[in-house]
Amino acid sequence: MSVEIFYDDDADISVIQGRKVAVIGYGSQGHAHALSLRDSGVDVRIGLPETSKSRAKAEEEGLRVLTPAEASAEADLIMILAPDTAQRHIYAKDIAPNLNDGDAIFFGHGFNIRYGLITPPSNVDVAMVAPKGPGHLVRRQFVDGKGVPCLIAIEQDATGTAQALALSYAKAIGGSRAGVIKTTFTEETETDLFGEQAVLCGGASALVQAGFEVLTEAGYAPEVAYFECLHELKLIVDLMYEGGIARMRYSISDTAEFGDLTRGPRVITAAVKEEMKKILTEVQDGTFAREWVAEDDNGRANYRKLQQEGEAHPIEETGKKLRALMSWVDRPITETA
Ligand SMILES: NC(=O)C1=CN([C@@H]2O[C@H](COP(=O)(O)OP(=O)(O)OC[C@H]3O[C@@H](n4cnc5c(N)ncnc54)[C@H](OP(=O)(O)O)[C@@H]3O)[C@@H](O)[C@H]2O)C=CC1
Ligand SMILES: CC[C@](O)(C(C)=O)C(=O)O
Ligand SMILES: [Mg+2]
Ligand SMILES: [Mg+2]
Repeated sequence: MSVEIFYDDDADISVIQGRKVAVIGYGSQGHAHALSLRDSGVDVRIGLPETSKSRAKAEEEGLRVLTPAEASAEADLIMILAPDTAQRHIYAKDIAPNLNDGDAIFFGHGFNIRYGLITPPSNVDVAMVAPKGPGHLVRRQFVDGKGVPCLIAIEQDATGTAQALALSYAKAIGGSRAGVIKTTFTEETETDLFGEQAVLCGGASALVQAGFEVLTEAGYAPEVAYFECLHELKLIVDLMYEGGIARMRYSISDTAEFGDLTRGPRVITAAVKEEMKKILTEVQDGTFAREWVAEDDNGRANYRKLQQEGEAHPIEETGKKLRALMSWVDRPITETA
């Protein structure tokens, strides 16, 4: 099935420029959307609790910071970019009481709508603009004149103009420079969760750590193992990004390519693919969502323990030392670009 892809010429920036936008949250995605909306001539305000750590960062950028309730009351488009597990509470307390006919509620990911955690009233537009990339790079690409592709979805079109609004929003954050695909909340949520768990974050991190462990446990230098399994991965993936797996295979040696073709399937075996299918099923049937919401409701103890174990992995210490010697690599993530 082919999809329609929208580019800058398909989106009218004046649509979003005519709205009052509240961005709730000023983290990875929130800062990127807010700053790029502002740079695109949009009237934007930030909604954050009085106690939020993010307030100072937004204020340093000259953004107007209100409470989530005040920002929602003032705005006619509310983009919710707080953590997924917090969104239903913010919605109930701060957003729902401040919704008017024809307002729009926007999401950067479909979790809360897909799993029925938020049910907006029928008199508002409900849409999604989900960048397919980390927020700090969404902002960096925008500043560099590039863009991160976005998915848009319309859950509810109360005004009849929700798609034009979502496209216009995506243009204002640079998404339509790269391409905007129209999808559904269900497709975005399930593919995004699967991708981050099995491939992009979970799969890639586990692969890198396992490769590093195998080499260091066999007595090779951690620095050599780090360069081989982590640092060079970016350079290899850059080639895939530019020209697919074929371009990467064109650039590597034939020795590497023969090893890739014969050994790769021994690492990612049929059993691994079966596990990936189980992970997808847990996403589709809501098992993962229930586990994550319960983990958050119970104070995130297991999450923190796993985070600490990851931070204590020897590859982190080795990497920190080596990256400090490469000024162009250890580029700090900032709230501007
Ligand atoms: N990270 C990413 O690149 C991507 C994220 N998304 C989606 O974007 C959304 C936001 O994720 P992400 O940017 O990672 O979030 P972050 O954790 O980076 O930032 C969350 C922000 O929300 C604020 N916040 C926390 N609680 C509240 C509250 N009660 N009211 C208002 N603001 C609050 C935090 O403030 P404080 O500083 O006080 O904690 C922080 O500024 C999620 O739906 C996520 O799935 C989609 C694509 C990619
Ligand atoms: C890959 C992780 C992601 O889905 C993203 C940056 O797109 C996220 O939720 O952060
Ligand atoms: Mg994603
Ligand atoms: Mg995600």
